[in-house]
Amino acid sequence: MTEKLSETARDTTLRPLLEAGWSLDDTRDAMTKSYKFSDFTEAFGFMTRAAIWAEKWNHHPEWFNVYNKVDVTLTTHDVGGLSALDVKLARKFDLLAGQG
Ligand SMILES: C[C@H](O)[C@H](O)[C@H]1CNC2=NC(N)=NC(=O)C2=N1
Repeated sequence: MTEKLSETARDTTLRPLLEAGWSLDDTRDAMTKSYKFSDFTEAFGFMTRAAIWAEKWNHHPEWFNVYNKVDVTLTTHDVGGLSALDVKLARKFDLLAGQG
């Protein structure tokens, strides 16, 4: 069963992501990042690759795309906050975006 990140886990696992451009949402226990690609095709290609991993891991982003930008929000709805699944998916998304 997925659980919310513990305080210790938050300190250790979120810090590198925050340093890599992720931000904690100030309205709920979630994290966000805006990716900017060279054009729409690159942005949508990222979303396609990311969607495959989200489906594989049964953990899905909340995201918005306009032209070459993709805004991503990650949180675990089942636990009402950030879990290890969000950390795992964030790391994967950064790799897929060429930021890993
Ligand atoms: C039933 C299914 O396992 C759940 O709805 C999964 C699907 N994808 C999910 N994605 C996210 N972000 N949070 C969840 O709690 C979640 N739960």
